[in-house]
Amino acid sequence: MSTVSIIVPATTANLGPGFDCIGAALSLYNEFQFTQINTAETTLKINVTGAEAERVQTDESNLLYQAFLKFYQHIEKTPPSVEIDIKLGVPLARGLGSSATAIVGGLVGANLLAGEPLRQVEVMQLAIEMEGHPDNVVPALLGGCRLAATGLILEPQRHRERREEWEICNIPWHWDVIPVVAIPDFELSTAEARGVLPSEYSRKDAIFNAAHLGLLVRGLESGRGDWLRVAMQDKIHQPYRQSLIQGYDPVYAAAVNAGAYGMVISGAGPTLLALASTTQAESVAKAMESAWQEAGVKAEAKVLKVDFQGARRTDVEF
Ligand SMILES: Nc1ncnc2c1ncn2[C@@H]1O[C@H](COP(=O)(O)OP(=O)(O)O)[C@@H](O)[C@H]1O
Ligand SMILES: N[C@@H](CCOP(=O)(O)O)C(=O)O
Repeated sequence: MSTVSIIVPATTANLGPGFDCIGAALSLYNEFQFTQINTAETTLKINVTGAEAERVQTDESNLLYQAFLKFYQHIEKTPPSVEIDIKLGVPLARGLGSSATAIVGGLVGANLLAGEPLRQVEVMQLAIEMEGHPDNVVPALLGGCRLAATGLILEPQRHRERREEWEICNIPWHWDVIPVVAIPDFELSTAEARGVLPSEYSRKDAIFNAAHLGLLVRGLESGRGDWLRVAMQDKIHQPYRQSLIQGYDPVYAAAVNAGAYGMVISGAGPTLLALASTTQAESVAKAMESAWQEAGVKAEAKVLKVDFQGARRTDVEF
Protein backbone atom coordinates (compact mmCIF):
# COMPACT_ATOMS: atom_id res chain seq x y z
CA MET A 1 0.00 0.00 0.00
CA SER A 2 1.50 3.37 -0.95
CA THR A 3 0.28 6.87 -0.11
CA VAL A 4 1.08 10.29 -1.55
CA SER A 5 -0.15 13.65 -0.25
CA ILE A 6 -0.08 16.85 -2.25
CA ILE A 7 -1.33 20.42 -2.03
CA VAL A 8 -2.44 22.47 -5.02
CA PRO A 9 -2.88 26.26 -4.89
CA ALA A 10 -5.92 28.26 -5.94
CA THR A 11 -5.48 30.56 -8.92
CA THR A 12 -6.72 33.86 -10.19
CA ALA A 13 -6.98 33.74 -13.98
CA ASN A 14 -7.24 36.52 -16.59
CA LEU A 15 -6.08 39.42 -14.33
CA GLY A 16 -8.28 41.71 -16.45
CA PRO A 17 -7.02 41.80 -20.06
CA GLY A 18 -5.34 38.35 -20.14
CA PHE A 19 -8.44 36.25 -20.83
CA ASP A 20 -7.52 32.56 -21.19
CA CYS A 21 -3.76 33.22 -21.23
CA ILE A 22 -2.46 34.60 -17.90
CA GLY A 23 -3.00 33.60 -14.28
CA ALA A 24 -1.32 33.52 -10.88
CA ALA A 25 -1.25 30.94 -8.09
CA LEU A 26 -2.53 32.11 -4.69
CA SER A 27 -1.81 31.12 -1.07
CA LEU A 28 -5.06 29.17 -0.63
CA TYR A 29 -4.90 25.38 -1.00
CA ASN A 30 -6.72 22.12 -1.61
CA GLU A 31 -5.09 19.05 -0.07
CA PHE A 32 -5.31 15.63 -1.70
CA GLN A 33 -4.15 12.25 -0.41
CA PHE A 34 -4.04 9.15 -2.62
CA THR A 35 -3.71 5.69 -1.10
CA GLN A 36 -3.19 2.85 -3.54
CA ILE A 37 -4.93 -0.36 -2.50
CA ASN A 38 -4.06 -3.75 -3.92
CA THR A 39 -7.25 -5.47 -5.09
CA ALA A 40 -8.06 -7.70 -8.04
CA GLU A 41 -10.63 -5.24 -9.47
CA THR A 42 -10.36 -1.45 -9.63
CA THR A 43 -12.27 0.14 -6.74
CA LEU A 44 -12.66 3.74 -5.58
CA LYS A 45 -13.38 5.47 -2.27
CA ILE A 46 -13.47 9.26 -1.95
CA ASN A 47 -13.73 11.15 1.36
CA VAL A 48 -14.23 14.92 1.30
CA THR A 49 -13.86 17.36 4.22
CA GLY A 50 -13.91 21.15 4.52
CA ALA A 51 -16.45 23.84 3.62
CA GLU A 52 -19.12 22.70 1.10
CA ALA A 53 -17.73 19.14 1.16
CA GLU A 54 -21.19 17.73 0.42
CA ARG A 55 -21.10 19.51 -2.97
CA VAL A 56 -18.23 17.39 -4.28
CA GLN A 57 -19.05 14.12 -6.05
CA THR A 58 -17.68 10.97 -4.40
CA ASP A 59 -18.20 8.58 -7.30
CA GLU A 60 -16.41 8.09 -10.62
CA SER A 61 -17.67 11.44 -11.91
CA ASN A 62 -15.44 13.30 -9.42
CA LEU A 63 -13.20 15.64 -11.44
CA LEU A 64 -10.06 14.71 -9.47
CA TYR A 65 -10.71 11.04 -10.21
CA GLN A 66 -11.46 11.81 -13.87
CA ALA A 67 -7.98 13.37 -14.09
CA PHE A 68 -6.51 10.34 -12.30
CA LEU A 69 -8.16 8.06 -14.90
CA LYS A 70 -6.99 10.27 -17.78
CA PHE A 71 -3.42 9.85 -16.59
CA TYR A 72 -3.64 6.03 -16.63
CA GLN A 73 -5.39 6.07 -20.00
CA HIS A 74 -2.52 8.23 -21.31
CA ILE A 75 0.18 5.84 -20.07
CA GLU A 76 -1.92 2.87 -21.25
CA LYS A 77 -2.04 1.13 -17.88
CA THR A 78 -4.96 -0.09 -15.77
CA PRO A 79 -5.67 2.37 -12.95
CA PRO A 80 -5.12 0.92 -9.46
CA SER A 81 -7.76 0.82 -6.73
CA VAL A 82 -7.44 4.00 -4.76
CA GLU A 83 -8.77 5.79 -1.68
CA ILE A 84 -8.74 9.57 -2.10
CA ASP A 85 -9.00 12.09 0.74
CA ILE A 86 -9.89 15.62 -0.29
CA LYS A 87 -9.55 18.53 2.14
CA LEU A 88 -11.16 21.60 0.59
CA GLY A 89 -9.58 25.00 1.17
CA VAL A 90 -10.49 26.51 -2.21
CA PRO A 91 -14.15 27.50 -2.48
CA LEU A 92 -16.07 25.80 -5.30
CA ALA A 93 -17.20 27.59 -8.46
CA ARG A 94 -16.06 31.03 -7.29
CA GLY A 95 -13.41 31.87 -9.93
CA LEU A 96 -10.48 30.71 -7.80
CA GLY A 97 -9.60 27.68 -9.92
CA SER A 98 -11.14 24.87 -7.83
CA SER A 99 -11.54 22.81 -11.02
CA ALA A 100 -7.90 23.44 -11.89
CA THR A 101 -6.79 22.17 -8.44
CA ALA A 102 -8.81 18.99 -9.04
CA ILE A 103 -7.38 18.39 -12.54
CA VAL A 104 -3.79 19.16 -11.51
CA GLY A 105 -4.21 17.22 -8.25
CA GLY A 106 -5.54 14.10 -10.00
CA LEU A 107 -2.78 14.09 -12.61
CA VAL A 108 0.08 14.86 -10.21
CA GLY A 109 -1.18 12.32 -7.65
CA ALA A 110 -1.50 9.60 -10.31
CA ASN A 111 1.96 10.39 -11.71
CA LEU A 112 3.53 10.12 -8.25
CA LEU A 113 1.74 6.84 -7.45
CA ALA A 114 2.89 5.42 -10.80
CA GLY A 115 6.54 6.29 -10.07
CA GLU A 116 6.63 9.50 -12.18
CA PRO A 117 6.66 8.12 -15.73
CA LEU A 118 5.62 11.57 -17.06
CA ARG A 119 7.69 14.76 -16.96
CA GLN A 120 6.08 17.91 -15.54
CA VAL A 121 5.65 19.36 -19.03
CA GLU A 122 3.65 16.28 -20.10
CA VAL A 123 1.46 16.52 -17.01
CA MET A 124 0.90 20.19 -17.87
CA GLN A 125 -0.11 19.31 -21.43
CA LEU A 126 -2.72 16.82 -20.16
CA ALA A 127 -4.04 19.37 -17.65
CA ILE A 128 -4.49 22.04 -20.34
CA GLU A 129 -6.25 19.51 -22.57
CA MET A 130 -8.67 18.61 -19.78
CA GLU A 131 -9.43 22.18 -18.68
CA GLY A 132 -9.56 23.58 -22.22
CA HIS A 133 -7.49 26.69 -21.40
CA PRO A 134 -4.12 27.12 -19.69
CA ASP A 135 -4.52 30.18 -17.44
CA ASN A 136 -5.54 28.38 -14.23
CA VAL A 137 -4.02 24.87 -14.56
CA VAL A 138 -0.54 26.18 -15.48
CA PRO A 139 -0.03 28.41 -12.40
CA ALA A 140 -1.73 25.76 -10.22
CA LEU A 141 0.91 23.26 -11.38
CA LEU A 142 3.97 25.52 -11.58
CA GLY A 143 3.20 28.36 -9.15
CA GLY A 144 3.86 32.07 -9.74
CA CYS A 145 2.29 34.17 -12.45
CA ARG A 146 2.39 32.49 -15.87
CA LEU A 147 1.59 33.53 -19.40
CA ALA A 148 0.82 30.72 -21.87
CA ALA A 149 0.85 30.88 -25.66
CA THR A 150 1.03 28.38 -28.50
CA GLY A 151 2.37 28.71 -32.00
CA LEU A 152 0.03 27.78 -34.81
CA ILE A 153 1.19 25.72 -37.78
CA LEU A 154 -0.75 26.14 -41.00
CA GLU A 155 -1.70 22.86 -42.69
CA PRO A 156 -3.14 24.15 -46.02
CA GLN A 157 -3.70 20.67 -47.46
CA ARG A 158 -6.01 19.87 -44.51
CA HIS A 159 -7.52 23.38 -44.39
CA ARG A 160 -6.70 23.83 -40.74
CA GLU A 161 -4.26 25.21 -38.19
CA ARG A 162 -2.55 22.95 -35.69
CA ARG A 163 -1.25 24.01 -32.29
CA GLU A 164 2.43 23.67 -31.46
CA GLU A 165 3.46 22.91 -27.87
CA TRP A 166 2.69 25.57 -25.26
CA GLU A 167 5.29 28.20 -24.45
CA ILE A 168 5.04 29.10 -20.77
CA CYS A 169 6.54 32.37 -19.62
CA ASN A 170 7.12 33.30 -15.98
CA ILE A 171 5.84 36.83 -15.30
CA PRO A 172 7.83 38.49 -12.51
CA TRP A 173 5.56 39.78 -9.73
CA HIS A 174 6.67 42.81 -7.71
CA TRP A 175 6.72 42.28 -3.94
CA ASP A 176 4.48 45.30 -3.36
CA VAL A 177 1.61 44.10 -5.54
CA ILE A 178 -0.71 42.29 -3.14
CA PRO A 179 -3.68 40.17 -4.29
CA VAL A 180 -6.86 40.81 -2.30
CA VAL A 181 -9.83 38.54 -3.04
CA ALA A 182 -13.43 39.14 -2.02
CA ILE A 183 -15.36 35.87 -2.22
CA PRO A 184 -19.17 36.10 -2.24
CA ASP A 185 -21.41 33.34 -0.90
CA PHE A 186 -22.91 32.57 -4.32
CA GLU A 187 -21.50 30.36 -7.07
CA LEU A 188 -21.03 31.03 -10.77
CA SER A 189 -19.96 28.09 -12.88
CA THR A 190 -17.19 28.73 -15.39
CA ALA A 191 -19.37 27.12 -18.08
CA GLU A 192 -22.16 29.65 -17.44
CA ALA A 193 -19.75 32.61 -17.36
CA ARG A 194 -18.18 31.49 -20.66
CA GLY A 195 -21.63 31.10 -22.17
CA VAL A 196 -22.32 34.87 -22.09
CA LEU A 197 -19.22 35.79 -24.11
CA PRO A 198 -19.46 36.75 -27.78
CA SER A 199 -17.69 34.56 -30.33
CA GLU A 200 -16.17 37.51 -32.22
CA TYR A 201 -14.69 40.88 -31.26
CA SER A 202 -13.97 44.14 -33.08
CA ARG A 203 -10.45 45.16 -34.10
CA LYS A 204 -10.76 48.08 -31.63
CA ASP A 205 -11.36 45.69 -28.71
CA ALA A 206 -8.55 43.35 -29.81
CA ILE A 207 -6.09 46.27 -29.91
CA PHE A 208 -7.34 47.53 -26.54
CA ASN A 209 -6.62 44.17 -24.89
CA ALA A 210 -3.27 43.65 -26.61
CA ALA A 211 -2.07 47.02 -25.30
CA HIS A 212 -3.46 46.47 -21.82
CA LEU A 213 -1.98 42.98 -21.45
CA GLY A 214 1.47 44.34 -22.34
CA LEU A 215 1.06 47.11 -19.79
CA LEU A 216 -0.21 44.63 -17.18
CA VAL A 217 2.90 42.48 -17.51
CA ARG A 218 5.16 45.55 -17.05
CA GLY A 219 2.95 46.84 -14.21
CA LEU A 220 3.15 43.53 -12.32
CA GLU A 221 6.91 43.42 -12.78
CA SER A 222 7.59 47.04 -11.79
CA GLY A 223 4.87 47.47 -9.17
CA ARG A 224 3.87 50.76 -10.82
CA GLY A 225 0.35 51.52 -9.62
CA ASP A 226 -0.30 54.09 -12.36
CA TRP A 227 0.32 51.41 -15.00
CA LEU A 228 -1.68 48.74 -13.17
CA ARG A 229 -4.65 51.09 -12.77
CA VAL A 230 -4.99 51.38 -16.55
CA ALA A 231 -3.72 47.87 -17.37
CA MET A 232 -6.42 45.97 -15.47
CA GLN A 233 -9.12 47.19 -17.87
CA ASP A 234 -10.47 44.73 -20.42
CA LYS A 235 -12.91 44.46 -23.33
CA ILE A 236 -12.99 40.69 -23.88
CA HIS A 237 -14.79 39.16 -20.90
CA GLN A 238 -15.48 41.54 -18.02
CA PRO A 239 -18.08 43.79 -19.71
CA TYR A 240 -20.18 40.70 -20.46
CA ARG A 241 -19.82 39.05 -17.06
CA GLN A 242 -20.35 42.00 -14.71
CA SER A 243 -24.13 41.67 -14.82
CA LEU A 244 -23.84 38.07 -13.52
CA ILE A 245 -22.20 39.42 -10.35
CA GLN A 246 -24.61 41.25 -8.06
CA GLY A 247 -22.79 44.14 -6.36
CA TYR A 248 -19.93 44.40 -8.90
CA ASP A 249 -20.15 48.23 -9.26
CA PRO A 250 -20.22 49.18 -5.54
CA VAL A 251 -17.45 46.68 -4.71
CA TYR A 252 -15.32 48.11 -7.55
CA ALA A 253 -15.88 51.68 -6.28
CA ALA A 254 -15.08 50.65 -2.69
CA ALA A 255 -11.84 48.88 -3.69
CA VAL A 256 -10.55 51.82 -5.74
CA ASN A 257 -11.60 54.41 -3.13
CA ALA A 258 -9.74 52.41 -0.47
CA GLY A 259 -6.57 52.69 -2.57
CA ALA A 260 -6.52 49.58 -4.79
CA TYR A 261 -4.68 49.97 -8.09
CA GLY A 262 -7.63 48.31 -9.75
CA MET A 263 -10.15 45.50 -9.44
CA VAL A 264 -11.09 42.69 -11.82
CA ILE A 265 -13.17 39.53 -11.94
CA SER A 266 -11.07 36.61 -10.67
CA GLY A 267 -11.18 33.82 -13.26
CA ALA A 268 -14.75 33.44 -14.45
CA GLY A 269 -16.06 35.05 -11.22
CA PRO A 270 -17.89 35.75 -9.01
CA THR A 271 -14.86 36.39 -6.75
CA LEU A 272 -13.44 39.87 -7.29
CA LEU A 273 -9.69 40.47 -7.21
CA ALA A 274 -8.08 43.77 -6.26
CA LEU A 275 -4.37 44.50 -6.52
CA ALA A 276 -3.03 46.90 -3.90
CA SER A 277 0.17 47.96 -2.16
CA THR A 278 1.12 46.35 1.16
CA THR A 279 0.04 49.47 3.04
CA GLN A 280 -3.45 49.54 1.47
CA ALA A 281 -4.26 45.81 1.20
CA GLU A 282 -6.05 45.37 4.56
CA SER A 283 -8.23 48.45 4.11
CA VAL A 284 -9.06 47.43 0.54
CA ALA A 285 -10.18 44.00 1.83
CA LYS A 286 -12.40 45.56 4.52
CA ALA A 287 -13.90 48.04 2.05
CA MET A 288 -14.75 45.31 -0.48
CA GLU A 289 -16.33 43.09 2.16
CA SER A 290 -18.50 45.90 3.55
CA ALA A 291 -19.54 47.15 0.11
CA TRP A 292 -20.68 43.68 -0.80
CA GLN A 293 -22.57 43.31 2.45
CA GLU A 294 -24.30 46.67 1.84
CA ALA A 295 -25.31 45.34 -1.59
CA GLY A 296 -27.01 42.41 0.18
CA VAL A 297 -24.32 39.79 -0.49
CA LYS A 298 -22.45 37.96 2.26
CA ALA A 299 -18.77 37.91 1.33
CA GLU A 300 -15.38 37.16 2.81
CA ALA A 301 -12.30 39.13 1.78
CA LYS A 302 -8.76 37.79 2.16
CA VAL A 303 -5.35 39.38 1.73
CA LEU A 304 -3.31 36.66 0.01
CA LYS A 305 0.16 36.09 -1.37
CA VAL A 306 1.27 34.76 -4.73
CA ASP A 307 2.28 31.10 -4.32
CA PHE A 308 5.59 30.58 -6.13
CA GLN A 309 5.82 26.78 -5.72
CA GLY A 310 2.68 25.36 -7.30
CA ALA A 311 1.44 21.79 -6.76
CA ARG A 312 3.74 19.94 -4.41
CA ARG A 313 4.16 16.80 -2.37
CA THR A 314 3.71 17.26 1.38
CA ASP A 315 4.44 13.77 2.71
CA VAL A 316 8.19 13.74 2.00
CA GLU A 317 10.99 16.14 2.87
CA PHE A 318 13.15 17.48 0.06
N1 LIG B 1 -11.60 19.30 -4.93
C1 LIG B 1 -12.40 18.95 -5.93
N2 LIG B 1 -12.60 17.65 -6.18
C2 LIG B 1 -13.43 17.29 -7.19
N3 LIG B 1 -14.06 18.12 -8.00
C3 LIG B 1 -13.89 19.44 -7.79
C4 LIG B 1 -13.05 19.92 -6.76
N4 LIG B 1 -13.06 21.25 -6.79
C5 LIG B 1 -13.87 21.59 -7.81
N5 LIG B 1 -14.36 20.52 -8.42
C6 LIG B 1 -15.31 20.50 -9.55
O1 LIG B 1 -15.18 21.71 -10.28
C7 LIG B 1 -16.42 22.42 -10.31
C8 LIG B 1 -16.20 23.90 -10.28
O2 LIG B 1 -15.51 24.26 -11.45
P1 LIG B 1 -15.72 25.66 -12.13
O3 LIG B 1 -17.17 25.90 -12.43
O4 LIG B 1 -14.77 25.71 -13.28
O5 LIG B 1 -15.32 26.71 -11.01
P2 LIG B 1 -13.91 27.22 -10.48
O6 LIG B 1 -13.90 28.65 -10.89
O7 LIG B 1 -13.95 27.07 -9.00
O8 LIG B 1 -12.84 26.39 -11.14
C9 LIG B 1 -17.17 21.92 -9.07
O9 LIG B 1 -18.54 22.10 -9.19
C10 LIG B 1 -16.73 20.45 -9.03
O10 LIG B 1 -17.49 19.70 -9.97
N1 LIG C 1 -10.06 32.08 -18.56
C1 LIG C 1 -11.06 31.32 -17.87
C2 LIG C 1 -10.60 31.13 -16.45
C3 LIG C 1 -11.54 30.33 -15.59
O1 LIG C 1 -10.98 30.27 -14.32
P1 LIG C 1 -11.79 29.69 -13.06
O2 LIG C 1 -10.92 29.94 -11.91
O3 LIG C 1 -13.07 30.43 -12.97
O4 LIG C 1 -12.00 28.23 -13.34
C4 LIG C 1 -12.39 32.08 -17.92
O5 LIG C 1 -12.37 33.26 -17.61
O6 LIG C 1 -13.40 31.49 -18.32
